[in-house]
Amino acid sequence: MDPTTFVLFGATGDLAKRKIYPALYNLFVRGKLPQPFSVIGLGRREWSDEFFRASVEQSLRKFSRSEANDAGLLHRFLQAFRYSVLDIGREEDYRKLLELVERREAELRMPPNRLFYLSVGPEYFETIAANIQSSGLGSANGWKRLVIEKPFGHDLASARELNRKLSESFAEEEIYRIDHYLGKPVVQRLESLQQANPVIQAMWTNRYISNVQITAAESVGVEERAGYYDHVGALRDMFQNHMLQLLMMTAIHLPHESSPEKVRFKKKRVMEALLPVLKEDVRLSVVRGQYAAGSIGGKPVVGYTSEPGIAPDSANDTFIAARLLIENNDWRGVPFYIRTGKRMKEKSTRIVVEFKEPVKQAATGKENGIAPNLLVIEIGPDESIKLRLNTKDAGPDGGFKPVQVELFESPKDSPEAYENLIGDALNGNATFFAHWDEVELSWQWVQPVLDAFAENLVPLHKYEAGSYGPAESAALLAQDGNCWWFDQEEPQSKSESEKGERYAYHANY
Ligand SMILES: NC(=O)C1=CN([C@@H]2O[C@H](COP(=O)(O)OP(=O)(O)OC[C@H]3O[C@@H](n4cnc5c(N)ncnc54)[C@H](OP(=O)(O)O)[C@@H]3O)[C@@H](O)[C@H]2O)C=CC1
Ligand SMILES: O=C1O[C@H](COP(=O)(O)O)[C@@H](O)[C@H](O)[C@H]1O
Repeated sequence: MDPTTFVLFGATGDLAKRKIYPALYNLFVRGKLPQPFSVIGLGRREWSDEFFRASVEQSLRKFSRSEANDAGLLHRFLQAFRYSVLDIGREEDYRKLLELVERREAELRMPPNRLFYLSVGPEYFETIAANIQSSGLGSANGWKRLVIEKPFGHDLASARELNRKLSESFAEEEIYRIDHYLGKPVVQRLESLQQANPVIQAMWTNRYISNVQITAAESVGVEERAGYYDHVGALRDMFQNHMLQLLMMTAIHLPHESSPEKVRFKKKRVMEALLPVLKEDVRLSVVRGQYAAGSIGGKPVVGYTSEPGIAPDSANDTFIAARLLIENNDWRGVPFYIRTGKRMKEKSTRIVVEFKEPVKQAATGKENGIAPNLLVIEIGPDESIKLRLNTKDAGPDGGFKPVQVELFESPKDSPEAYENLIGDALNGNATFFAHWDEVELSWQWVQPVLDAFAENLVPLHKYEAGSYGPAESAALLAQDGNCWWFDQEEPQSKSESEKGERYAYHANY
Protein backbone atom coordinates (compact mmCIF):
# COMPACT_ATOMS: atom_id res chain seq x y z
CA MET A 1 0.00 0.00 0.00
CA ASP A 2 1.39 3.41 -0.94
CA PRO A 3 2.31 5.94 1.76
CA THR A 4 -0.71 8.25 1.96
CA THR A 5 -1.90 11.57 3.31
CA PHE A 6 -5.53 11.32 4.41
CA VAL A 7 -7.06 14.80 4.19
CA LEU A 8 -10.35 14.82 6.06
CA PHE A 9 -12.88 17.60 5.45
CA GLY A 10 -15.46 17.54 8.26
CA ALA A 11 -13.02 16.19 10.86
CA THR A 12 -15.05 17.70 13.70
CA GLY A 13 -18.32 16.17 12.54
CA ASP A 14 -20.50 13.24 13.55
CA LEU A 15 -19.58 10.82 10.77
CA ALA A 16 -15.87 11.28 11.37
CA LYS A 17 -16.27 10.46 15.05
CA ARG A 18 -18.69 7.58 14.70
CA LYS A 19 -17.30 5.85 11.64
CA ILE A 20 -14.10 7.23 10.14
CA TYR A 21 -11.77 7.32 13.17
CA PRO A 22 -12.86 3.91 14.45
CA ALA A 23 -12.35 2.50 10.93
CA LEU A 24 -8.87 3.99 10.67
CA TYR A 25 -7.98 2.70 14.12
CA ASN A 26 -9.20 -0.80 13.35
CA LEU A 27 -7.16 -0.79 10.15
CA PHE A 28 -4.15 0.38 12.17
CA VAL A 29 -4.61 -2.37 14.77
CA ARG A 30 -4.86 -4.98 12.00
CA GLY A 31 -1.69 -3.60 10.39
CA LYS A 32 -3.63 -2.49 7.33
CA LEU A 33 -2.74 1.21 7.20
CA PRO A 34 -0.06 2.37 4.82
CA GLN A 35 3.29 3.39 6.25
CA PRO A 36 3.99 6.21 6.56
CA PHE A 37 0.46 7.53 7.05
CA SER A 38 -0.50 11.13 7.70
CA VAL A 39 -3.93 12.46 8.66
CA ILE A 40 -4.87 16.13 8.32
CA GLY A 41 -8.23 16.97 9.90
CA LEU A 42 -10.12 20.06 8.77
CA GLY A 43 -13.00 22.13 10.10
CA ARG A 44 -13.89 25.70 10.98
CA ARG A 45 -13.50 25.09 14.69
CA GLU A 46 -10.34 26.60 16.11
CA TRP A 47 -8.85 23.35 17.38
CA SER A 48 -5.20 22.66 18.15
CA ASP A 49 -3.48 19.41 17.15
CA GLU A 50 -3.68 18.27 20.79
CA PHE A 51 -7.38 19.03 21.07
CA PHE A 52 -8.00 17.21 17.80
CA ARG A 53 -6.12 14.12 18.96
CA ALA A 54 -8.02 14.15 22.26
CA SER A 55 -11.29 14.33 20.33
CA VAL A 56 -10.25 11.40 18.11
CA GLU A 57 -9.24 9.41 21.18
CA GLN A 58 -12.59 10.11 22.80
CA SER A 59 -14.44 8.91 19.72
CA LEU A 60 -12.39 5.70 19.68
CA ARG A 61 -13.23 5.00 23.29
CA LYS A 62 -16.89 5.49 22.47
CA PHE A 63 -17.24 3.90 19.04
CA SER A 64 -14.30 1.65 18.21
CA ARG A 65 -14.64 -2.12 18.28
CA SER A 66 -10.90 -2.45 18.86
CA GLU A 67 -9.77 -1.86 22.43
CA ALA A 68 -8.52 1.71 22.72
CA ASN A 69 -6.86 1.23 26.07
CA ASP A 70 -3.46 0.11 24.87
CA ALA A 71 -1.78 3.45 25.53
CA GLY A 72 1.27 2.69 23.41
CA LEU A 73 -0.77 1.62 20.39
CA LEU A 74 -3.10 4.58 20.70
CA HIS A 75 -0.21 6.99 21.01
CA ARG A 76 1.44 5.65 17.85
CA PHE A 77 -1.86 5.88 16.00
CA LEU A 78 -2.55 9.47 17.10
CA GLN A 79 0.97 10.57 16.16
CA ALA A 80 -0.20 10.67 12.56
CA PHE A 81 -2.93 13.27 13.25
CA ARG A 82 -2.67 17.03 12.59
CA TYR A 83 -5.42 19.64 12.41
CA SER A 84 -5.84 22.78 10.32
CA VAL A 85 -8.62 25.33 10.45
CA LEU A 86 -10.29 25.57 7.05
CA ASP A 87 -13.41 27.29 5.83
CA ILE A 88 -14.51 25.49 2.70
CA GLY A 89 -15.19 28.69 0.78
CA ARG A 90 -11.94 30.47 1.70
CA GLU A 91 -9.22 29.96 -0.89
CA GLU A 92 -6.31 31.03 1.34
CA ASP A 93 -7.15 28.18 3.74
CA TYR A 94 -6.33 25.69 0.96
CA ARG A 95 -2.92 27.30 0.46
CA LYS A 96 -2.30 26.96 4.20
CA LEU A 97 -3.44 23.35 3.95
CA LEU A 98 -1.07 22.68 1.07
CA GLU A 99 1.84 24.00 3.15
CA LEU A 100 0.93 21.69 6.03
CA VAL A 101 0.48 18.66 3.77
CA GLU A 102 3.83 19.28 2.09
CA ARG A 103 5.58 19.87 5.42
CA ARG A 104 4.30 16.55 6.73
CA GLU A 105 5.24 14.76 3.50
CA ALA A 106 8.78 16.13 3.87
CA GLU A 107 8.97 15.19 7.57
CA LEU A 108 7.78 11.67 6.86
CA ARG A 109 9.71 11.42 3.57
CA MET A 110 6.67 10.29 1.70
CA PRO A 111 5.50 10.84 -1.88
CA PRO A 112 2.53 13.17 -2.42
CA ASN A 113 -0.22 10.53 -2.59
CA ARG A 114 -3.31 12.29 -1.27
CA LEU A 115 -6.72 10.95 -0.42
CA PHE A 116 -9.32 13.70 0.11
CA TYR A 117 -12.26 12.49 2.17
CA LEU A 118 -15.31 14.79 2.04
CA SER A 119 -17.25 14.11 5.24
CA VAL A 120 -19.29 17.28 4.81
CA GLY A 121 -22.69 18.18 3.38
CA PRO A 122 -23.07 17.56 -0.39
CA GLU A 123 -23.54 21.28 -1.02
CA TYR A 124 -19.77 21.62 -0.45
CA PHE A 125 -18.50 18.90 -2.78
CA GLU A 126 -18.06 21.08 -5.87
CA THR A 127 -16.35 23.93 -4.04
CA ILE A 128 -13.91 21.63 -2.31
CA ALA A 129 -13.05 19.73 -5.49
CA ALA A 130 -12.46 22.98 -7.38
CA ASN A 131 -10.30 24.43 -4.58
CA ILE A 132 -8.21 21.26 -4.34
CA GLN A 133 -7.45 21.68 -8.00
CA SER A 134 -6.84 25.43 -8.04
CA SER A 135 -4.67 25.45 -4.89
CA GLY A 136 -2.26 22.87 -6.28
CA LEU A 137 -3.21 20.28 -3.66
CA GLY A 138 -4.38 18.00 -6.44
CA SER A 139 -1.57 18.46 -8.92
CA ALA A 140 1.43 16.98 -7.12
CA ASN A 141 3.54 14.20 -8.51
CA GLY A 142 1.65 11.36 -6.81
CA TRP A 143 -1.87 10.01 -7.03
CA LYS A 144 -4.99 11.78 -5.78
CA ARG A 145 -8.35 10.29 -4.79
CA LEU A 146 -11.63 11.89 -3.80
CA VAL A 147 -13.88 9.98 -1.41
CA ILE A 148 -17.38 11.40 -1.15
CA GLU A 149 -20.29 10.60 1.07
CA LYS A 150 -23.90 10.33 0.01
CA PRO A 151 -26.18 11.84 -1.03
CA PHE A 152 -24.94 12.11 -4.61
CA GLY A 153 -27.53 14.54 -5.94
CA HIS A 154 -31.15 15.10 -5.08
CA ASP A 155 -32.53 13.92 -8.40
CA LEU A 156 -31.27 12.98 -11.86
CA ALA A 157 -30.54 16.54 -12.99
CA SER A 158 -28.68 17.58 -9.82
CA ALA A 159 -26.65 14.35 -9.79
CA ARG A 160 -25.59 14.96 -13.40
CA GLU A 161 -24.66 18.54 -12.63
CA LEU A 162 -22.65 17.50 -9.57
CA ASN A 163 -20.82 14.88 -11.58
CA ARG A 164 -20.04 17.36 -14.32
CA LYS A 165 -18.54 19.75 -11.77
CA LEU A 166 -16.50 17.08 -9.99
CA SER A 167 -15.15 15.76 -13.25
CA GLU A 168 -13.56 19.17 -13.94
CA SER A 169 -11.13 18.40 -11.09
CA PHE A 170 -11.09 14.60 -10.74
CA ALA A 171 -11.21 11.78 -13.28
CA GLU A 172 -13.84 9.09 -12.77
CA GLU A 173 -11.21 6.57 -11.64
CA GLU A 174 -10.13 9.04 -8.94
CA ILE A 175 -13.64 9.40 -7.48
CA TYR A 176 -14.74 6.93 -4.78
CA ARG A 177 -18.47 7.32 -4.07
CA ILE A 178 -19.23 5.70 -0.74
CA ASP A 179 -22.28 3.51 -0.42
CA HIS A 180 -21.74 1.92 2.95
CA TYR A 181 -23.96 -1.04 2.06
CA LEU A 182 -21.27 -2.09 -0.41
CA GLY A 183 -18.83 -2.22 2.49
CA LYS A 184 -20.90 -4.65 4.54
CA PRO A 185 -19.03 -7.94 4.89
CA VAL A 186 -21.84 -10.14 3.60
CA VAL A 187 -22.43 -7.93 0.55
CA GLN A 188 -18.73 -8.18 -0.24
CA ARG A 189 -19.06 -11.98 -0.13
CA LEU A 190 -21.83 -12.17 -2.72
CA GLU A 191 -19.25 -12.13 -5.46
CA SER A 192 -17.34 -15.12 -4.13
CA LEU A 193 -20.53 -16.98 -3.24
CA GLN A 194 -21.18 -17.43 -6.94
CA GLN A 195 -17.58 -17.81 -7.98
CA ALA A 196 -16.78 -20.51 -5.45
CA ASN A 197 -20.02 -22.46 -5.95
CA PRO A 198 -20.77 -23.62 -9.48
CA VAL A 199 -24.06 -25.05 -8.17
CA ILE A 200 -25.26 -21.62 -7.13
CA GLN A 201 -23.85 -20.04 -10.25
CA ALA A 202 -25.72 -22.52 -12.42
CA MET A 203 -29.00 -21.86 -10.61
CA TRP A 204 -28.65 -18.08 -10.75
CA THR A 205 -31.19 -17.58 -13.53
CA ASN A 206 -34.89 -17.30 -14.22
CA ARG A 207 -34.94 -21.02 -14.97
CA TYR A 208 -34.65 -21.82 -11.27
CA ILE A 209 -35.38 -18.62 -9.39
CA SER A 210 -38.95 -17.54 -8.76
CA ASN A 211 -38.37 -14.14 -7.15
CA VAL A 212 -35.88 -12.13 -5.14
CA GLN A 213 -36.80 -10.12 -2.04
CA ILE A 214 -34.55 -7.38 -0.70
CA THR A 215 -35.52 -5.85 2.64
CA ALA A 216 -33.87 -3.13 4.71
CA ALA A 217 -36.15 -2.65 7.68
CA GLU A 218 -35.27 -0.29 10.51
CA SER A 219 -36.96 0.01 13.88
CA VAL A 220 -35.64 3.54 14.44
CA GLY A 221 -37.64 6.55 13.32
CA VAL A 222 -36.37 9.81 11.91
CA GLU A 223 -34.19 10.32 15.04
CA GLU A 224 -32.49 13.74 15.15
CA ARG A 225 -32.34 14.08 11.38
CA ALA A 226 -35.72 15.69 10.68
CA GLY A 227 -34.21 18.59 8.70
CA TYR A 228 -32.46 16.21 6.33
CA TYR A 229 -34.91 13.34 6.20
CA ASP A 230 -38.10 15.31 5.60
CA HIS A 231 -36.63 16.58 2.31
CA VAL A 232 -35.33 13.24 1.25
CA GLY A 233 -37.58 10.38 2.32
CA ALA A 234 -36.96 6.65 2.06
CA LEU A 235 -36.79 6.78 -1.73
CA ARG A 236 -33.72 9.03 -1.85
CA ASP A 237 -32.25 8.08 1.53
CA MET A 238 -32.18 4.30 1.03
CA PHE A 239 -33.78 3.14 -2.20
CA GLN A 240 -31.92 5.08 -4.89
CA ASN A 241 -28.55 4.10 -3.46
CA HIS A 242 -28.33 1.20 -1.00
CA MET A 243 -31.29 -0.84 -2.21
CA LEU A 244 -30.48 -0.55 -5.90
CA GLN A 245 -26.86 -1.42 -5.14
CA LEU A 246 -28.06 -4.57 -3.40
CA LEU A 247 -30.18 -5.39 -6.43
CA MET A 248 -27.16 -4.97 -8.71
CA MET A 249 -24.93 -7.07 -6.47
CA THR A 250 -27.54 -9.84 -6.42
CA ALA A 251 -28.29 -9.84 -10.12
CA ILE A 252 -24.79 -9.80 -11.56
CA HIS A 253 -23.22 -12.94 -12.96
CA LEU A 254 -19.52 -13.07 -12.47
CA PRO A 255 -16.95 -15.10 -14.31
CA HIS A 256 -14.48 -17.04 -12.19
CA GLU A 257 -11.80 -14.45 -12.78
CA SER A 258 -13.31 -11.08 -12.01
CA SER A 259 -11.82 -7.62 -11.66
CA PRO A 260 -13.18 -4.32 -10.32
CA GLU A 261 -13.86 -3.26 -13.91
CA LYS A 262 -15.80 -6.44 -14.65
CA VAL A 263 -17.91 -6.15 -11.51
CA ARG A 264 -18.81 -2.57 -12.29
CA PHE A 265 -19.45 -3.35 -15.96
CA LYS A 266 -21.83 -6.15 -15.00
CA LYS A 267 -23.63 -3.93 -12.50
CA LYS A 268 -24.11 -1.31 -15.17
CA ARG A 269 -25.53 -3.96 -17.49
CA VAL A 270 -28.10 -4.91 -14.82
CA MET A 271 -29.19 -1.30 -14.42
CA GLU A 272 -29.45 -0.84 -18.18
CA ALA A 273 -31.74 -3.85 -18.34
CA LEU A 274 -34.03 -2.63 -15.58
CA LEU A 275 -37.49 -2.08 -17.04
CA PRO A 276 -38.23 1.65 -16.70
CA VAL A 277 -41.43 2.66 -15.02
CA LEU A 278 -43.66 5.38 -16.46
CA LYS A 279 -44.75 8.12 -14.10
CA GLU A 280 -48.40 7.26 -14.73
CA ASP A 281 -47.79 3.60 -13.87
CA VAL A 282 -45.68 4.05 -10.75
CA ARG A 283 -48.60 3.30 -8.45
CA LEU A 284 -48.90 -0.17 -10.01
CA SER A 285 -45.48 -1.26 -8.85
CA VAL A 286 -44.49 1.09 -6.04
CA VAL A 287 -46.02 1.40 -2.57
CA ARG A 288 -45.41 4.59 -0.61
CA GLY A 289 -45.88 4.64 3.15
CA GLN A 290 -45.47 6.79 6.22
CA TYR A 291 -45.43 5.53 9.80
CA ALA A 292 -48.22 6.35 12.18
CA ALA A 293 -48.05 5.98 15.97
CA GLY A 294 -47.52 2.47 17.28
CA SER A 295 -45.14 0.59 19.49
CA ILE A 296 -41.65 -0.78 19.07
CA GLY A 297 -40.38 -3.41 21.44
CA GLY A 298 -43.39 -2.82 23.68
CA LYS A 299 -42.79 0.94 23.94
CA PRO A 300 -45.21 3.45 22.41
CA VAL A 301 -43.77 5.70 19.71
CA VAL A 302 -45.24 8.71 17.93
CA GLY A 303 -46.17 8.87 14.28
CA TYR A 304 -43.89 10.54 11.73
CA THR A 305 -45.81 13.82 11.59
CA SER A 306 -45.62 14.17 15.39
CA GLU A 307 -41.83 13.81 15.41
CA PRO A 308 -39.91 16.95 16.43
CA GLY A 309 -39.03 19.07 13.40
CA ILE A 310 -41.47 17.35 11.02
CA ALA A 311 -44.30 19.40 9.51
CA PRO A 312 -47.69 18.10 10.77
CA ASP A 313 -48.88 17.83 7.16
CA SER A 314 -45.70 16.26 5.78
CA ALA A 315 -46.33 13.78 2.96
CA ASN A 316 -42.79 12.45 3.10
CA ASP A 317 -42.27 8.72 2.51
CA THR A 318 -40.75 6.69 5.33
CA PHE A 319 -41.45 3.39 3.57
CA ILE A 320 -41.11 2.18 0.01
CA ALA A 321 -41.87 -1.19 -1.52
CA ALA A 322 -41.40 -1.81 -5.22
CA ARG A 323 -41.45 -4.52 -7.84
CA LEU A 324 -38.66 -4.24 -10.39
CA LEU A 325 -38.11 -6.30 -13.49
CA ILE A 326 -34.84 -6.94 -15.27
CA GLU A 327 -35.35 -7.42 -18.99
CA ASN A 328 -32.52 -9.73 -19.94
CA ASN A 329 -32.16 -13.43 -20.66
CA ASP A 330 -31.09 -14.26 -17.13
CA TRP A 331 -33.81 -12.50 -15.19
CA ARG A 332 -36.80 -12.04 -17.49
CA GLY A 333 -39.93 -12.90 -15.51
CA VAL A 334 -38.29 -12.85 -12.07
CA PRO A 335 -39.69 -10.03 -9.93
CA PHE A 336 -37.20 -8.30 -7.66
CA TYR A 337 -39.15 -6.97 -4.69
CA ILE A 338 -37.50 -4.23 -2.68
CA ARG A 339 -38.72 -2.65 0.51
CA THR A 340 -37.24 -0.32 3.06
CA GLY A 341 -38.75 1.64 5.89
CA LYS A 342 -38.32 3.29 9.24
CA ARG A 343 -40.15 2.30 12.42
CA MET A 344 -40.72 -1.22 11.23
CA LYS A 345 -40.99 -4.19 13.52
CA GLU A 346 -37.29 -4.97 13.68
CA LYS A 347 -33.93 -3.99 12.31
CA SER A 348 -33.19 -6.43 9.56
CA THR A 349 -31.43 -6.22 6.23
CA ARG A 350 -31.67 -9.36 4.16
CA ILE A 351 -31.96 -10.75 0.68
CA VAL A 352 -34.11 -13.82 0.11
CA VAL A 353 -33.82 -15.71 -3.15
CA GLU A 354 -36.84 -17.95 -3.60
CA PHE A 355 -36.32 -20.85 -5.95
CA LYS A 356 -39.01 -22.28 -8.17
CA GLU A 357 -40.78 -25.35 -7.00
CA PRO A 358 -40.08 -28.21 -9.42
CA VAL A 359 -38.77 -30.07 -6.40
CA LYS A 360 -42.18 -29.86 -4.90
CA GLN A 361 -43.89 -31.26 -7.96
CA ALA A 362 -41.32 -34.01 -8.33
CA ALA A 363 -41.79 -35.14 -4.75
CA THR A 364 -44.47 -37.76 -4.93
CA GLY A 365 -47.17 -38.25 -2.35
CA LYS A 366 -47.03 -36.12 0.76
CA GLU A 367 -46.34 -32.49 0.26
CA ASN A 368 -46.93 -31.60 3.83
CA GLY A 369 -44.22 -29.27 5.07
CA ILE A 370 -42.62 -28.75 1.67
CA ALA A 371 -41.59 -25.21 0.99
CA PRO A 372 -39.56 -23.65 -1.76
CA ASN A 373 -35.81 -23.74 -1.47
CA LEU A 374 -34.48 -20.43 -0.29
CA LEU A 375 -31.14 -18.74 -0.20
CA VAL A 376 -31.28 -16.37 2.76
CA ILE A 377 -28.59 -13.72 2.91
CA GLU A 378 -28.61 -11.90 6.24
CA ILE A 379 -26.72 -8.64 5.87
CA GLY A 380 -27.38 -7.04 9.24
CA PRO A 381 -27.52 -7.02 12.19
CA ASP A 382 -27.02 -10.80 11.79
CA GLU A 383 -24.54 -11.80 9.14
CA SER A 384 -24.98 -15.16 7.50
CA ILE A 385 -25.78 -16.95 4.27
CA LYS A 386 -27.99 -20.01 4.50
CA LEU A 387 -29.49 -22.32 1.96
CA ARG A 388 -32.81 -23.89 2.93
CA LEU A 389 -33.49 -27.29 1.48
CA ASN A 390 -36.12 -29.91 2.22
CA THR A 391 -35.51 -33.35 3.61
CA LYS A 392 -37.87 -36.22 4.25
CA ASP A 393 -38.12 -38.01 7.55
CA ALA A 394 -37.36 -41.71 7.44
CA GLY A 395 -40.27 -44.15 7.47
CA PRO A 396 -43.38 -44.50 5.32
CA ASP A 397 -45.27 -41.65 7.00
CA GLY A 398 -42.38 -39.28 7.24
CA GLY A 399 -43.15 -35.71 6.23
CA PHE A 400 -40.90 -33.16 4.72
CA LYS A 401 -38.99 -30.75 6.86
CA PRO A 402 -36.67 -27.89 6.05
CA VAL A 403 -32.97 -28.12 6.74
CA GLN A 404 -30.48 -25.39 6.31
CA VAL A 405 -26.95 -25.39 5.03
CA GLU A 406 -24.81 -22.63 6.46
CA LEU A 407 -22.65 -21.21 3.73
CA PHE A 408 -21.22 -18.41 5.79
CA GLU A 409 -21.49 -17.21 9.35
CA SER A 410 -19.73 -14.00 10.16
CA PRO A 411 -16.80 -14.16 12.54
CA LYS A 412 -17.22 -12.01 15.66
CA ASP A 413 -14.59 -9.49 14.65
CA SER A 414 -15.72 -9.06 11.06
CA PRO A 415 -14.76 -5.59 9.85
CA GLU A 416 -17.30 -2.81 9.83
CA ALA A 417 -18.40 -1.41 6.45
CA TYR A 418 -16.33 1.78 6.78
CA GLU A 419 -13.24 -0.20 7.63
CA ASN A 420 -13.61 -2.25 4.46
CA LEU A 421 -14.31 0.78 2.30
CA ILE A 422 -11.60 3.06 3.67
CA GLY A 423 -9.14 0.17 3.38
CA ASP A 424 -10.19 -0.32 -0.25
CA ALA A 425 -9.90 3.40 -1.04
CA LEU A 426 -6.39 3.49 0.46
CA ASN A 427 -5.55 0.47 -1.71
CA GLY A 428 -7.01 2.06 -4.82
CA ASN A 429 -9.58 -0.73 -5.16
CA ALA A 430 -12.84 0.77 -6.42
CA THR A 431 -14.83 -2.46 -6.72
CA PHE A 432 -17.16 -1.61 -3.85
CA PHE A 433 -17.72 2.04 -4.66
CA ALA A 434 -20.51 3.34 -6.84
CA HIS A 435 -19.39 4.19 -10.36
CA TRP A 436 -21.02 7.23 -11.95
CA ASP A 437 -22.75 5.04 -14.54
CA GLU A 438 -24.53 3.12 -11.77
CA VAL A 439 -25.48 6.30 -9.94
CA GLU A 440 -26.87 7.90 -13.08
CA LEU A 441 -28.83 4.80 -14.07
CA SER A 442 -30.22 4.53 -10.52
CA TRP A 443 -31.46 8.11 -10.61
CA GLN A 444 -32.84 7.47 -14.08
CA TRP A 445 -35.02 4.64 -12.74
CA VAL A 446 -36.03 6.60 -9.65
CA GLN A 447 -36.84 9.92 -11.37
CA PRO A 448 -40.38 9.00 -12.60
CA VAL A 449 -41.12 7.74 -9.09
CA LEU A 450 -40.01 11.07 -7.63
CA ASP A 451 -42.18 12.85 -10.21
CA ALA A 452 -45.19 10.65 -9.43
CA PHE A 453 -44.77 11.32 -5.70
CA ALA A 454 -44.44 15.05 -6.30
CA GLU A 455 -47.65 15.04 -8.33
CA ASN A 456 -49.37 12.86 -5.75
CA LEU A 457 -50.10 10.12 -8.26
CA VAL A 458 -49.24 7.45 -5.69
CA PRO A 459 -51.26 7.13 -2.49
CA LEU A 460 -49.43 7.62 0.80
CA HIS A 461 -50.40 4.69 3.02
CA LYS A 462 -50.06 5.04 6.77
CA TYR A 463 -48.63 2.04 8.61
CA GLU A 464 -48.47 1.38 12.29
CA ALA A 465 -45.04 1.81 13.82
CA GLY A 466 -43.78 -1.65 14.76
CA SER A 467 -45.39 -3.37 11.77
CA TYR A 468 -43.96 -4.63 8.46
CA GLY A 469 -45.22 -1.60 6.58
CA PRO A 470 -48.59 -0.94 4.95
CA ALA A 471 -50.77 -3.86 3.94
CA GLU A 472 -50.37 -2.69 0.32
CA SER A 473 -46.76 -3.87 0.46
CA ALA A 474 -47.88 -7.46 1.05
CA ALA A 475 -50.62 -7.00 -1.56
CA LEU A 476 -48.01 -6.00 -4.15
CA LEU A 477 -46.42 -9.45 -3.87
CA ALA A 478 -49.77 -11.19 -3.55
CA GLN A 479 -50.63 -9.92 -7.04
CA ASP A 480 -47.93 -12.30 -8.31
CA GLY A 481 -48.85 -15.07 -5.89
CA ASN A 482 -45.91 -14.32 -3.63
CA CYS A 483 -45.40 -13.10 -0.08
CA TRP A 484 -42.61 -11.54 1.94
CA TRP A 485 -40.61 -14.25 3.65
CA PHE A 486 -40.08 -14.18 7.39
CA ASP A 487 -42.67 -11.56 8.26
CA GLN A 488 -44.37 -12.95 11.31
CA GLU A 489 -47.77 -11.82 10.13
CA GLU A 490 -49.80 -14.26 8.10
CA PRO A 491 -48.76 -14.13 4.44
CA GLN A 492 -51.42 -12.57 2.28
CA SER A 493 -50.95 -14.62 -0.83
CA LYS A 494 -51.30 -18.09 -2.27
CA SER A 495 -54.05 -20.48 -1.44
CA GLU A 496 -55.10 -21.13 2.14
CA SER A 497 -53.40 -24.52 2.15
CA GLU A 498 -50.16 -23.11 0.88
CA LYS A 499 -50.37 -20.36 3.47
CA GLY A 500 -50.52 -23.12 6.03
CA GLU A 501 -47.41 -24.73 4.60
CA ARG A 502 -45.53 -21.50 4.56
CA TYR A 503 -46.57 -20.77 8.06
CA ALA A 504 -45.31 -24.16 9.15
CA TYR A 505 -42.07 -23.45 7.42
CA HIS A 506 -41.72 -20.10 9.17
CA ALA A 507 -42.41 -21.80 12.45
CA ASN A 508 -39.66 -24.30 11.73
CA TYR A 509 -37.21 -21.59 10.87
N1 LIG B 1 -23.50 11.09 10.29
C1 LIG B 1 -23.77 9.98 9.63
O1 LIG B 1 -24.03 8.91 10.19
C2 LIG B 1 -23.75 9.98 8.13
C3 LIG B 1 -23.40 11.08 7.42
N2 LIG B 1 -23.34 11.02 6.05
C4 LIG B 1 -22.91 12.17 5.27
O2 LIG B 1 -21.63 12.59 5.73
C5 LIG B 1 -21.50 13.98 5.62
C6 LIG B 1 -21.12 14.56 6.98
O3 LIG B 1 -22.15 14.27 7.91
P1 LIG B 1 -22.00 14.55 9.47
O4 LIG B 1 -20.64 14.28 9.95
O5 LIG B 1 -23.12 13.82 10.08
O6 LIG B 1 -22.28 16.11 9.56
P2 LIG B 1 -21.97 17.10 10.77
O7 LIG B 1 -22.91 18.22 10.62
O8 LIG B 1 -21.87 16.39 12.05
O9 LIG B 1 -20.50 17.63 10.42
C7 LIG B 1 -20.27 18.50 9.36
C8 LIG B 1 -18.79 18.76 9.26
O10 LIG B 1 -18.60 19.67 8.19
C9 LIG B 1 -17.80 20.73 8.64
N3 LIG B 1 -18.19 21.96 7.95
C10 LIG B 1 -19.45 22.40 7.76
N4 LIG B 1 -19.43 23.57 7.09
C11 LIG B 1 -18.13 23.85 6.87
C12 LIG B 1 -17.46 24.92 6.23
N5 LIG B 1 -18.11 25.94 5.67
N6 LIG B 1 -16.13 24.89 6.18
C13 LIG B 1 -15.43 23.87 6.75
N7 LIG B 1 -16.01 22.82 7.35
C14 LIG B 1 -17.34 22.82 7.42
C15 LIG B 1 -18.05 20.84 10.12
O11 LIG B 1 -16.92 21.40 10.76
P3 LIG B 1 -17.00 22.75 11.61
O12 LIG B 1 -18.30 22.76 12.29
O13 LIG B 1 -15.82 22.64 12.55
O14 LIG B 1 -16.82 23.81 10.61
C16 LIG B 1 -18.19 19.37 10.51
O15 LIG B 1 -16.93 18.81 10.74
C17 LIG B 1 -22.83 14.47 5.07
O16 LIG B 1 -22.72 14.54 3.68
C18 LIG B 1 -23.80 13.39 5.45
O17 LIG B 1 -24.88 13.34 4.56
C19 LIG B 1 -23.60 9.85 5.39
C20 LIG B 1 -23.96 8.73 6.03
C21 LIG B 1 -24.12 8.69 7.45
O1 LIG C 1 -27.56 5.59 4.79
C1 LIG C 1 -28.36 5.37 5.66
O2 LIG C 1 -28.35 4.17 6.26
C2 LIG C 1 -28.91 4.00 7.55
C3 LIG C 1 -29.09 2.50 7.74
O3 LIG C 1 -27.83 1.90 7.67
P1 LIG C 1 -27.55 0.50 8.36
O4 LIG C 1 -26.13 0.22 8.05
O5 LIG C 1 -27.82 0.71 9.83
O6 LIG C 1 -28.51 -0.48 7.78
C4 LIG C 1 -30.23 4.73 7.69
O7 LIG C 1 -30.64 4.69 9.04
C5 LIG C 1 -30.07 6.15 7.27
O8 LIG C 1 -31.35 6.80 7.30
C6 LIG C 1 -29.49 6.27 5.90
O9 LIG C 1 -29.15 7.63 5.64
